[in-house]
Amino acid sequence: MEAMIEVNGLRKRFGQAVALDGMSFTVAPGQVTGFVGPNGAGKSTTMRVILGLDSVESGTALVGGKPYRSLRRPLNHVGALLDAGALQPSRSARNHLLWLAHSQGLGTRRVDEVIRLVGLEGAARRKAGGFSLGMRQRLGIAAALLGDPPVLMLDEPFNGLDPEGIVWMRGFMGSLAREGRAVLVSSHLMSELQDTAGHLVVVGRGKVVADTSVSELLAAASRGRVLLRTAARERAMTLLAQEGATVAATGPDMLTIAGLPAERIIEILSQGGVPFSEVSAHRATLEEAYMELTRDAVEFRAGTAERAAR
Ligand SMILES: Nc1ncnc2c1ncn2[C@@H]1O[C@H](COP(=O)(O)OP(=O)(O)OP(=O)(O)O)[C@@H](O)[C@H]1O
Repeated sequence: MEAMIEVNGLRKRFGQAVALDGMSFTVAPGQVTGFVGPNGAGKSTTMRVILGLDSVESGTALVGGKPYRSLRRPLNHVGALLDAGALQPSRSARNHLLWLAHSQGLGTRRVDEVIRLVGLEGAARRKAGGFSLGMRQRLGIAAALLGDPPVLMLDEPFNGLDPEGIVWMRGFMGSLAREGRAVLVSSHLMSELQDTAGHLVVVGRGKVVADTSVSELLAAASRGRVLLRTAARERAMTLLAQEGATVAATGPDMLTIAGLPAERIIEILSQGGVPFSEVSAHRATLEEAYMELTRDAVEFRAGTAERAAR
């Protein structure tokens, strides 16, 4: 599969602070790629570099095989939502889009099309300054779609959305990917990308920590763990730990068990007379998989903070 975004060895400093420290990854068409990491990990800076808005000390960033600045009609190649607040408040949403479209030689018909696509028909003639953050995000996506580009980059598009908005955004990103587009979406909350991202580029401190398909990550995080529902949590924990299992209490009547197969767990509990109402294979959430993946980095950070506080 041809990569639509190729980032290779980006390095950038802001004064003494290292923002990018050898950032390298590719983004494939036809799926949503989550770009995830804590605040300050370098996600926005990477996106700005891809769009030619920030310079780098070394490394390259290509869109469809070319540097952004060499693209003749950039809106036809890549659409981006970087800062949903960046609009002229007194202009109507439709006029904002018309202004952008005309500056790139695009027609009025496309403006009305993208307004419909993002569901802003009812609000298109209202001043964008009065829009909620959710409506601004939709307007930003409409702008990104103007040139019908094969590549989309959305920086924190879930920010400030209500649950309904989050569901809409997930579905919309999925439909853009199914049309064959490469969709790169940054977020610092892994849970937002559940059921949406097919691939993940996890970053920390300016470089890639993990580059993996979501299905592989979830399978690795779920592997071999068993979920047990029991009203006798403490007794079950003691018995299973004695048999060598690693047991974690994950709810008032729930345990997550590693190190023993389900059949053996049932045997041990039955022999010990411990009642239970459910035994099933554990399916990790994206959030859990992410926590596991970044646990070492977090421990290291906590240690550093402690040392700094002394
Ligand atoms: N214009 C700037 N001037 C100085 N430092 C900057 C600037 N932009 C980014 N940085 C620094 O570069 C690092 C990477 O920031 P960046 O915004 O790319 O991270 P991020 O992963 O997008 O984080 P967030 O989720 O908070 O947006 C941070 O340490 C940040 O403080």
